[in-house]
Amino acid sequence: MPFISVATNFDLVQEKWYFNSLYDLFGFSDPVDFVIAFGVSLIGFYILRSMINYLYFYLLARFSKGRYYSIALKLFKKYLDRSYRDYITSSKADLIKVLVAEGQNMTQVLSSLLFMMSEIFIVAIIYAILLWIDWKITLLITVFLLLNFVVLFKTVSFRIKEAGRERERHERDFFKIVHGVLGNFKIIKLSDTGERHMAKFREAVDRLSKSRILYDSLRELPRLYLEAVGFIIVISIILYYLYTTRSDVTAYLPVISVFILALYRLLPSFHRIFGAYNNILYNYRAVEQIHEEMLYKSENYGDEPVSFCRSIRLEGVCFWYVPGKKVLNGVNLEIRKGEKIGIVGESGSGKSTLVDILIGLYRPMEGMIFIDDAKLDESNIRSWRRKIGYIPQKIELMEGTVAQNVALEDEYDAMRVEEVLRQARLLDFFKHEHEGIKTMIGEDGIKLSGGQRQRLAIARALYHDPDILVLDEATSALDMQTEKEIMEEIYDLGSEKTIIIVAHRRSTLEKCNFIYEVKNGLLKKWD
Ligand SMILES: Nc1ncnc2c1ncn2[C@@H]1O[C@H](COP(=O)(O)OP(=O)(O)OP(=O)(O)O)[C@@H](O)[C@H]1O
Repeated sequence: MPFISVATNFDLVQEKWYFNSLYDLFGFSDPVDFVIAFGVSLIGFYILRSMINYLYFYLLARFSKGRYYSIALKLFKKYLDRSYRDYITSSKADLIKVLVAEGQNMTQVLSSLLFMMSEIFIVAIIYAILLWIDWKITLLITVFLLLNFVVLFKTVSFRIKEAGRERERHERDFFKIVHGVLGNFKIIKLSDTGERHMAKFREAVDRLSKSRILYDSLRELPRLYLEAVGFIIVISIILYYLYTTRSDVTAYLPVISVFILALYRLLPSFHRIFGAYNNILYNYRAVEQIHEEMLYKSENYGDEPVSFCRSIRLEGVCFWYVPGKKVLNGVNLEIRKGEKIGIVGESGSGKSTLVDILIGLYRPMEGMIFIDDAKLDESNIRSWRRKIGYIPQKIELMEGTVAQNVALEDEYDAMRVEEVLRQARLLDFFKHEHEGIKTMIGEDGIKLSGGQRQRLAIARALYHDPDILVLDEATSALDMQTEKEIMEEIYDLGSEKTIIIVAHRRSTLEKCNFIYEVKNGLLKKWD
């Protein structure tokens, strides 16, 4: 180290041109002062270097980890813009996994990429210096190093890429099992299959851990390998000079020292480049998966206003989930504004499918829907959906208060919430026994009974005072008396309200103007 050399031998101040020039430039008169100043400058330099390094790592982390913010936002938007058809066929566990785990893994890839580029830059500078000192030896080293890199790529990197694929596969199983178990907890408890699920989970975690262990141990290999390579290079250089000059290598000590110093700096850089490259390989599935998600063509429906003053008309509507198996096969139907329509049919006949088409969640595969005289298509479907209050068979509630679940927003009109809760025969329950409309209902409304959930869903559908109310088996969980009372309220909403009710109980449909039966993919009016 130059500082130690000059501190142990002041003559070097005069002998070495670089010390000499600096000595004269700053006007020193005593070598001791010069060496002290040199030492203090070195301390300053190392402090500054640490600060710059810290800043560099901070900026690197801010850039790459900050990307998670935009990746997560984009992914979440993609999920929200997914068509309903695609949503129900996608694995929810997979969606969560991509958003949570792969989003984070993607940031690892980004930081590794940046890190790799900066290290390549440092390596290029050191390389240029080495070429300038002795290009022949440098080229020889290059060939030797390249051969070793090929070995590392073919062995370690190849295996790490495999481990990355395994990681993704086992992580997928991991999320699937957790999602499946937590979503079916009651059944699992009853069927006493907890141990079986535990075994599956154990296997997934075990494989996931093994892939991580493999990656962690493999990524250390290049360092050990490169250390050995560095050692071989230094000895080989000395051997080269010994062989070519057939004398001791004192005369070549400066060149050898430069190479030792360069390798000392180069090898950790190479190791870091390999580390970053392997990290990219290990997490590469994250890039592929996020790329796939980003390529997904979102539902991009327009919001042109639809006026509903006269009727909804279905003309020759066909729909199938599986090609060749038509669920609806040329349905014709006219619903005039203000009519109350009942839909019946055997289980699996296609009632919910018909309703999902009517509310604009599914598009007919063949045939058309007209609202008054305007065709329902991509240009106006969003505006149509907003006119509808829908109560599904399977009610999904959010963790939050009653009011938030009714309004589906944090900001709500408390009076209106109370009004619709009263219509759904639920207000008294919350008013007298709990904290009114601010009662927390638990995750997916776990604190409510099946009937209370349905009534909450009815209140939710009524909240925005929709033109059309669609009830898909919406009162099936209620006792006869409560169902009768609620249906009275619903029928009394006014002659302007168009109501479509799917029900198994005929009593629910008593006040309907018309009742239709879905059978063999067609719609038949009941007399
Ligand atoms: N996402 C789907 N993918 C494939 N087939 C489906 C899908 N959803 C429904 N089906 C099938 O379409 C047919 C009609 O289903 P639909 O839910 O409309 O019946 P439904 O009359 O409402 O039944 P239920 O009275 O039991 O609720 C059924 O045979 C069902 O298996």
